Amino acid sequence: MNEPFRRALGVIRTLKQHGYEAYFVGGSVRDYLLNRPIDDVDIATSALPDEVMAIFPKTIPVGLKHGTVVVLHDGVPYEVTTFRTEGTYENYRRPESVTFVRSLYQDLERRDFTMNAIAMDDTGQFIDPFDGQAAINKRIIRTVGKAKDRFLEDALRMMRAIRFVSQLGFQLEEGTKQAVIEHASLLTYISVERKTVEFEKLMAGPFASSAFSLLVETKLFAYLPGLAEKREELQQLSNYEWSALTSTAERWSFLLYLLNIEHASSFLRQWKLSNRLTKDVQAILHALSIVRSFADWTKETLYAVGAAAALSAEAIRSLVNGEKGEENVQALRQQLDSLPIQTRQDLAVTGKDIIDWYGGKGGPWVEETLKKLEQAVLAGIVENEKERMKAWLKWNQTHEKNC
Ligand SMILES: Nc1ccn([C@@H]2O[C@H](COP(=O)(O)OP(=O)(O)OP(=O)(O)O)[C@@H](O)[C@H]2O)c(=O)n1
Ligand SMILES: [Mg+2]
Repeated sequence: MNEPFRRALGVIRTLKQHGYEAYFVGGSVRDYLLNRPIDDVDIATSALPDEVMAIFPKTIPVGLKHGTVVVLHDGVPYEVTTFRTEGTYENYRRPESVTFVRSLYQDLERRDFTMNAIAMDDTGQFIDPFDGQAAINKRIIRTVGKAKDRFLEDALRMMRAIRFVSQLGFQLEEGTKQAVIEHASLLTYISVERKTVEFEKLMAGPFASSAFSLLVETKLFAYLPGLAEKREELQQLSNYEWSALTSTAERWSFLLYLLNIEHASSFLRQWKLSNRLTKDVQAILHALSIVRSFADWTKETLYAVGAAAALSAEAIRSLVNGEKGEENVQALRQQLDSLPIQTRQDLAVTGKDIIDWYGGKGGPWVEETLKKLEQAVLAGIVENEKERMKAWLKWNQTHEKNC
């Protein structure tokens, strides 16, 4: 057992001392068996939420309807969820309420994939009634029980299957894959927000190219915002090494670029991305529209699009052109570092300085003067130093008048 589990042992042991069963479950146990880094350690217990809250001094009732209580233990929050089945399903979504049960088996039985249905007790023993460990060893993703039933319960699981392919490089077991093909249209019932979470994880996985092939093969793509008409282009996505991209904004930008999405903002709105992310993607797409080759970067274009957008655009441009992205990005970083200023904030003179120098009221002339200074500093005509810029402006004005 490794550190994240050991730190949480107190929670499991306390529950057991009070006569309840408690186990580690879900993604953390799977990732532990895979030697992957573990982020959240989830705990399942036979204790009801009220009972959990009565035992621990510090709890937060985050999802009582689903049986989840957060227990703070040594300053770390743990989700402790009562064994449950998901009872009746409406519209192929996870239900509003759940049925609590007292057996671990029933809890594991309602989970999506066998690799996610393994429990581990406080001694490090695995309880694995659906052969999840064998699936992990064979590197296959297989539903617990009938795939159809699991997908009717929660259609998002079909996307989860493919995002796990992207993250783990596993194969979809044939029956599971056939069931995705048959039930792809159920994805219609799933909220955009949940699809977006899965899609972003899918794009970020080291095996994203296989995942894109599967999205096309299973026709799941047809039920994703703005992608229904993009079959051919999506197939192309599987030819690229997505791991060359390093941020969510970069990945969305690459997607939009390769899919030839004309109206970026309405496409991104359909996916309900945050304003921040949308702006970042638009900045990268704008930068991409300026450069066709590395030679296109000039001091002026770099300054105009900004460092972050330029570096992302270069990573994408290199990937599309089959060039060595890391080298190009590194070279561009050096080019950026050698700029006298990278943003307006770097300019040693502010609008206020200009008003102080010339007196009078603010107005468009202040912005014009700042622009003039920016260009001169960028071009290396004047140093980014207050007094020098002041002198240069003065000289420039008399010179202009004399002309
Ligand atoms: N639609 C879903 C979502 C989750 N689960 C179960 O709940 C666990 C925890 O869910 P979640 O944290 O969403 O997924 P993880 O498998 O932990 O994956 P990740 O590492 O991305 O968190 C899963 O392992 C699985 O057992 C499920 O059966 N059906
Ligand atoms: Mg998880």
